[in-house]
Amino acid sequence: MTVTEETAPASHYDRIGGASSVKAAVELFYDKVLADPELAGYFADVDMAAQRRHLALMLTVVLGGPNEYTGRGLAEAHQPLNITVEHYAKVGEHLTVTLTELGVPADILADVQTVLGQVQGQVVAAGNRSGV
Ligand code: HEM
Repeated sequence: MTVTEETAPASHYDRIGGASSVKAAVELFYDKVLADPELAGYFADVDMAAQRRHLALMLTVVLGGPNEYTGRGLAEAHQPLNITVEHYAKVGEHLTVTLTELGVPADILADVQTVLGQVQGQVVAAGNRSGV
């Protein structure tokens, strides 16, 4: 073991159990999103296997795991979709509920919620941001 491994605090990614836990979270999350009649339509023409893979890689980076994300930036992927603030909030809620159900510790959940607040402007369509 190196000095770094002995002294560096464990990342959120390691604390929740690494790749298999992220994968489980993404599965459960998209099950909820696709079961939500207000949101399912956005994903009607989307290759969900690739989608799950991309979100898993992105969530890994957010949680301090290895960066292997090669997809588009958030703004590039979402601006054409005309996403509303309300739908953004619903997706955020599904993610929060998913992580809570899986027993993710409160401090990690709080950090994920901070990131959700930070990236909202990239995901919600520019014309839908009034009042935010
Ligand atoms: C923090 C919030 C979000 C994150 C981190 C996120 C993450 C991602 C990622 C990583 C991709 C793949 C990009 C690529 O393939 O290059 C993606 C695509 C997509 N996202 Fe999100 N997303 C978020 C919010 C939302 C919301 C609120 C909606 C809809 C209400 C949504 C709908 C979609 C759809 C439909 C695609 C596929 C677009 C396409 O294939 O053209 N996302 N998202």
